[in-house]
Amino acid sequence: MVKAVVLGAAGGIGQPLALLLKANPLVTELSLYDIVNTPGVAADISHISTPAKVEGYLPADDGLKKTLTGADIVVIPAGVPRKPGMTRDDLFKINAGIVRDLANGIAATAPKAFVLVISNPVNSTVPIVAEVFKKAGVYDPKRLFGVTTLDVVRASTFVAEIVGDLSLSKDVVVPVVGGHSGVTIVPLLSQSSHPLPASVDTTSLDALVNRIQFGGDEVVKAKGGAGSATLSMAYAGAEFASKVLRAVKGEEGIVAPSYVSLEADPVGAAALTKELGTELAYFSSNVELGPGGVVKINPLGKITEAEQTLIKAAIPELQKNITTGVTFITEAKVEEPRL
Ligand SMILES: NC(=O)c1ccc[n+]([C@@H]2O[C@H](COP(=O)([O-])OP(=O)(O)OC[C@H]3O[C@@H](n4cnc5c(N)ncnc54)[C@H](O)[C@@H]3O)[C@@H](O)[C@H]2O)c1
Ligand SMILES: O=C(O)C[C@H](O)C(=O)O
Repeated sequence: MVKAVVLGAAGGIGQPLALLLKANPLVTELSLYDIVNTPGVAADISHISTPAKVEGYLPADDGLKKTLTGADIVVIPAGVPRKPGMTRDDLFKINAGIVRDLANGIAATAPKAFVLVISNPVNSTVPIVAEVFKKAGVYDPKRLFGVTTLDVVRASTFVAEIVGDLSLSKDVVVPVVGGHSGVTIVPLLSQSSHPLPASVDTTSLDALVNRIQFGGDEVVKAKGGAGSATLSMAYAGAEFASKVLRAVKGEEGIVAPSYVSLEADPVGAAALTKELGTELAYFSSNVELGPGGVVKINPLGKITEAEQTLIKAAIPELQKNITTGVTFITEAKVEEPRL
C-alpha cells in the first residue's frame, strides 16, 4: 500500500502530476490538497480506471491533516510560478512561507514520509523544509529531495535533438548537478551516455549548456506571463517519484540526480566535498536510492576543465541560496502575541 500526496494539486503542475501519479501502479491511495479547487480535481481524477483511491481536501476542516495522514510520499508543487523578467529567487518572498507552513503540516502528521520539493526556488526551499523538520525533531536527511529532474529531462531531450534522433531521448542519460537555477544547473555533458557528434564545436557546446541552464526561461518567455513549465515538470516529478517508490519497493540500482542534504551520506559527502573544494550543505549529485531514501551520494567523477569552471561558478550562488533558506527558519522573528 502506498499513499501519495500532492500539495498544490490544483495548479499547473499539480493537476497533471496528480494524473500521472493516479496512473502509477505503485500508488494505491492519492490524496490531493490545495487552497482552491481540490474537490473538483479529485472528483475528475477519481474516474480514471486505475486502482488508486483518490481524495481531495481544502484547508477547512483540518484538510491538510486529513490529506497527510498515513502519507508515504509527499510531492510539493505549491506556490507561485515566474513571469517574464523574474528570477526563481524573486519567488522566495511568497513561496518560502507556503513551503514552511506545509512542512510544518508534514512534520506534525507524516514525519516519516518521503518529501519531494518542486516549489521554487528549490535551492532555498529544500533547506527550509529541513530546518522546519529539525525544529520539530523529525528530520531525516535521507528522505528529503529537491526535484531537479526537469533539468535532466531537458538535457536528455536537447542531446537527442543534437544527435538527430528524438527516439533516443528516453535513453540519453546526462548527469545534471549543482542546484536548480541558472548557473547552479551544471550539465556534465562529458558523461553523457550518448556522446555528442564531433561536429559540435565549443560554441555549440556552450550554447547547449546555456540552453539546459536556462531552459526554464525559454518556457517562461514562450508562455508570455501565463506561468512557467507545468507539463514537462509534471512528467519529471512523476518520473522522480516513481524512482523513489521503486527503490522503496526494493528495486536495486536506482540512481538519479537530486538536490539533497550532504548529511544524508557523510561518506559520499566527504568525497564530493573534496571534489568541490568547498563545503556545501546541499548539492544535487547522482544519488543512489534504497528503501530508506538516499543510500549514497555519488561523487562527480571525471569532468572536463570547462565543467570544473561551471561548478566553480555555481558554488557561491548555491551558498547564498542555502543560507537564505536556512536563515528564513533559524532567524525567524518570534511573533509577539497580540493583546
Ligand atoms: N523544480 C522544478 O523544476 C520546477 C519546475 C517548474 C515549476 N516549479 C515551481 O513549482 C511551483 C508551482 O508552479 P505551477 O506552475 O504549478 O504554479 P500554479 O500557480 O499553477 O499552481 C500552484 C498551486 O499552488 C497552490 N497553493 C498556493 N498556496 C498554497 C498553500 N499554502 N497550500 C497548498 N497549495 C497552495 C495554488 O492554489 C495553485 O493551485 C512554482 O514555484 C514554480 O516555480 C518548479
Ligand atoms: O523556470 C522556472 O521558473 C520553472 C522551473 O524551475 C523550470 O526550470 O522550468
